Amino acid sequence: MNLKLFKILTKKIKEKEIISPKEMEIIDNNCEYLGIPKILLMENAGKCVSDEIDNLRVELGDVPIFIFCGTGNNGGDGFATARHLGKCKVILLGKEENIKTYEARENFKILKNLTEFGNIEIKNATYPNEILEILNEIENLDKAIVVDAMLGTGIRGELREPYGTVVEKLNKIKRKNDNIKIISVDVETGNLNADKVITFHKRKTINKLNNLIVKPIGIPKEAEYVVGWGDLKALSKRDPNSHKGENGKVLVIGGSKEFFGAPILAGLAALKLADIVSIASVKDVVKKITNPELITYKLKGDYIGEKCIDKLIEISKKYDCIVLGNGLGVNEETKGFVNGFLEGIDKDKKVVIDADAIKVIDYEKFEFRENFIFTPHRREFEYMGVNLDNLPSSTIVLKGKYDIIFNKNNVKINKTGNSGMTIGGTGDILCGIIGGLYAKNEAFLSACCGCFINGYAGDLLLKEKGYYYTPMDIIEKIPHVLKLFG
Ligand SMILES: NC(=O)C1=CN([C@@H]2O[C@H](COP(=O)(O)OP(=O)(O)OC[C@H]3O[C@@H](n4cnc5c(N)ncnc54)[C@H](O)[C@@H]3O)[C@@H](O)[C@H]2O)[C@H](O)CC1
Ligand SMILES: [K+]
Repeated sequence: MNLKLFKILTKKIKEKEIISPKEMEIIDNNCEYLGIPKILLMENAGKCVSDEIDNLRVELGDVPIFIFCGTGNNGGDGFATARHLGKCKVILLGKEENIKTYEARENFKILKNLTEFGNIEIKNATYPNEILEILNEIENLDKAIVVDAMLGTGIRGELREPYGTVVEKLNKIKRKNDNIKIISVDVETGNLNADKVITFHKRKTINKLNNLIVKPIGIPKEAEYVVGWGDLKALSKRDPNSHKGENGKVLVIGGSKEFFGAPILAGLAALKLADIVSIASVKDVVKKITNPELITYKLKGDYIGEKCIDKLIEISKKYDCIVLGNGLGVNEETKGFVNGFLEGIDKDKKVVIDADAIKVIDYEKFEFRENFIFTPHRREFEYMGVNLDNLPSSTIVLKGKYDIIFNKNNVKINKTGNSGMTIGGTGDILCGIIGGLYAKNEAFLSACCGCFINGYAGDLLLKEKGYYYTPMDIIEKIPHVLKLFG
């Protein structure tokens, strides 16, 4: 069922044609998760750029080529381009030891092995006079091709030196002589007035130029759809100088006289990610909560009913994210509470809605808010009656062998996890993980990463213990998964 739904959704949800640098980074890293090494993508990128330059040389003739390279992977693309071109001058705008990544370093090393044969020349231009000497050389030429492999999707903020000087000077040279052709790799560096940009895989939101060529470099569609460690690497990082409460505050509202374990599992899972986690539940549940890290709110009665709405809406104001439904019970009391609470809660409050809460919502008149995340299993999903021709703004996680995570603009599939996770409680743990992430991240990313972390924890346990691990084992594994990929 889930794979069938996934295929339907990939047809219904329009594929993004323009993506942000952050989305590209997730795709890049998920390529690696799928077994495609970045250096392969860099090789293909270099080949694309050198092919484009060969076309340009047909028009311009055999003119000198200068490749300005930064210390990141954009520079790495420049090194690969140089090797494919065979004859050019590579200007590294920084020290070799500052080349940031393995892929770029490897390509630089190969270039160095070629320099003694005279076709490839490398200049380390770190100081202004070295850079100006090269720029003056270009300025005195009638024709030349300049490749901008300085900065790509890794650019942050205002252009720092020496890139500012290089861009300013190249623009000046370009204004004086249009036979100096400038080709930008992936993204124009700053406000460089490039003649053409060759961008990889998809146009980026930061591309300015219209004269842009999009080149495939071997990234499969699956890298856009499969949840991998690329999603985890995109999660907000914990600020080392942060204070208690700044890394997420989560309130779990659940439990009843029948079910006490569900909200506690959700709370303990959330506690691995957020730094303040509370549980609001009836007295039978609260008295079973012995973990001193979990703050509790004791509610009257055997079930959380309408009489608790105002109090819990008020308490919710102190939390970044609410996890609602675990062990609530399904009856008129909880039905009245859930519908009244979701209607009355602040419009922008982040809520993860699970299990019994899903079962008691009156969907006829329900508003699927963007800041709601639903985590149904198959039967609950069917009960929700989601209209696939009018997808909701809310994010929905359809759990299963393959988790399908979607909303009206996105769809992804998570394949971590195993049949050992059919034990009771894993759904509550998933909610807690998603709630803990959602406190500090946006909905779709939190839902994707929650599924990945929950399943990957189960996969680690399968290797260690076989199928006979417990929900508490999964909770204890959460930090290991984050440490592996976070
Ligand atoms: N997306 C793909 O499939 C592929 C992309 N490739 C290329 O990789 C770059 C992105 O590389 P990355 O290392 O993330 O960043 P950059 O090279 O763009 O720059 C990082 C480098 O620059 C410094 N820096 C950042 N901001 C500034 C600034 N404002 N001023 C000065 N310096 C800055 C930062 O400190 C880093 O050192 C992508 O564009 C593609 O070209 C892969 O090679 C192929 C696959
Ligand atoms: K560039």
